Amino acid sequence: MIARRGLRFLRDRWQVVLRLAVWSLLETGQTFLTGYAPARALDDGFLAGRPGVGLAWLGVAGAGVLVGAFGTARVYTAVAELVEPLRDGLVNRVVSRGVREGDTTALSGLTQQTEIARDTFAGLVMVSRSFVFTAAGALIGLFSLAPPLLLVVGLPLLAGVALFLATLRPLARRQEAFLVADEALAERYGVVCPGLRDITAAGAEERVAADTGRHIETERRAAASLARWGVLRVAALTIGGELPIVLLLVAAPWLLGQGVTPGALVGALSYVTQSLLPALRNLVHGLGTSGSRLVVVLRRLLREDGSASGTPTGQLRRPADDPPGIPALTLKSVTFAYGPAAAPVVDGLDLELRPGAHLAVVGPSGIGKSTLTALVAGVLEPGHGAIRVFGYPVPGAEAAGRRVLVPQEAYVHTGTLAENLGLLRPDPVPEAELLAAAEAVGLLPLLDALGGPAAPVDPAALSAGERQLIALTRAYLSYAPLVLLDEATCHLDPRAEEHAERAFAARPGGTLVVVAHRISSTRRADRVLVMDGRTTAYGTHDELLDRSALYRDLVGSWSPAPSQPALALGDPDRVDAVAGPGLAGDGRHVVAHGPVGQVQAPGDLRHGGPLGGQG
Ligand SMILES: Nc1ncnc2c1ncn2[C@@H]1O[C@H](COP(=O)(O)OP(=O)(O)OP(=O)(O)O)[C@@H](O)[C@H]1O
Repeated sequence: MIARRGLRFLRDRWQVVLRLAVWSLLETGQTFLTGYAPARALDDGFLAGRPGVGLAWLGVAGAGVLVGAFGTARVYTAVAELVEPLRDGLVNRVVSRGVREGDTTALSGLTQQTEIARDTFAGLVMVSRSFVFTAAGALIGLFSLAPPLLLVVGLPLLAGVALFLATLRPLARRQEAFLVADEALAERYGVVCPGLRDITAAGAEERVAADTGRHIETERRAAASLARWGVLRVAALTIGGELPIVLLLVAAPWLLGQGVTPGALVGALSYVTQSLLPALRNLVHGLGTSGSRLVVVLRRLLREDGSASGTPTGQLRRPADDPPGIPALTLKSVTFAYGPAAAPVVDGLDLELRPGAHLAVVGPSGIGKSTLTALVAGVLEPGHGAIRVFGYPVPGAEAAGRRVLVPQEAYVHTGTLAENLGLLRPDPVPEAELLAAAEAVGLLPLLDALGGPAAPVDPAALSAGERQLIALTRAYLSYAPLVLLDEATCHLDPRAEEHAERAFAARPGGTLVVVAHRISSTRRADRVLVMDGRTTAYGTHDELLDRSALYRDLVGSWSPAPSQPALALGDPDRVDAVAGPGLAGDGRHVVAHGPVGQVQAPGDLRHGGPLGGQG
């Protein structure tokens, strides 16, 4: 699959490949002279008593090096023309996927993988091309000097290369198995190490040690298998590159008897030691290790992307209309913790949103609001319970196509503004629709300042707020009916934030969940979910003022009394201006897990998680 895509990639760029081949021919010429010139220098010059001729041939070899270096410099330019489109294509896919999945935190890791893919691909092109053209130059040279030399050097070289090629596929498989085992072990450490105290406290040391030991054993076995196949690679190098040296020395008397001149023998040794052995070594190390790493990285980067032509995935297509009456979002007893021994961040949460609902989520900093949106977006998976978006299970392609998450850190990539805004759509967005969305969200002034939809965007030149406006308009233009804004307006001023939020609330058929950066967001929402550690309170703004001490505190901090000068600092409207549990005074909060859209008297409230308090 990867190989086929690779061939198609090269075929589409045949002109660059041709240019690469033409410049590489100069290297072939240089290699030819590496053995041929010293042979002639000896036979026709120094050994024939004509040192001037000998020196002239050595001069020709020197000139060959200069011409070869000129060719190599051009080769680098041609390789860049091959490699950069590969990187751009991969970055495009990775960014689209990251933005689509709302998991922009993963983008840095994925971007790093595209860099690995680019560098490895460049290295592979260099070593495989160099081997082919060097081998051609050396074999032609050997034949020109004396055909029997071709026999002595060429046969082991062929055998070595054949052995190496035969090990490529099994080696790639073992390399992948090793990388997967290594990552699984690293992930395991990531879970176990921060929880060591809890593991000891719970007396789970033996179980955790046994489980971690299994991961270590899997990696050990993968490493041993990889090493065994690595031995074959060394054997290939020995047979193809080092055996010819021994054979040339052992067969020297026979070769001289066959009419091979001493100069030709020296020339043959020069071919093997100066050209063939280094080129083969680079090929074996380059293709053997980097090649399998490239396959692994490409497989990951290209996962889910239907084809190299960039066919839109399910997440980009307009989802089919859902039957009326299906809730936009359902959470049933959802529990999530960042590790087996860690305390749950979300604990037994029930929630239901009807289509068109507008929910604000508030709570102190670090209480779990982003975790909740990441769960709904399918970026995290609950330990217990179930999440459904328009009836479809999360995670899942159908659910993913019906929601879009806009995180706090907006992702904007180089390209035109229109490309950035249409990232979540399969086809270019009609300009009228794009302008209407920009106006609705509040992007129009920036769009005009940048020079319109076709203007190029430099992400580094934009402010954080401008990047957020682009990300918001992109989400607005997506087909996803459920929009999750996780403090996605935090870099906007309150008026711009209100403008954007109202646009999303009025989006036809749209359901909106806003993790509020400012408490003013709650006044615009139909319902508010107050998160407070393992308890939650839920209702309208007025109901919660009545029932939730934490909510009163949060709202109080938004409208500070003159006696609270600290709250006048910074942005007093910010929700997390009040931090930490225990601010509620009575220490108890209403736990309401009732469906949004059904106004509930306090008596109707269902109690959710095991630790749910009551109002
Ligand atoms: N990847 C992670 N691994 C372990 N713990 C995490 C991880 N991400 C978040 N947490 C912890 O989970 C808790 C909830 O974090 P979360 O980001 O969901 O809170 P939040 O309410 O959105 O905070 P804020 O308002 O500051 O953005 C915090 O204690 C945080 O430290």
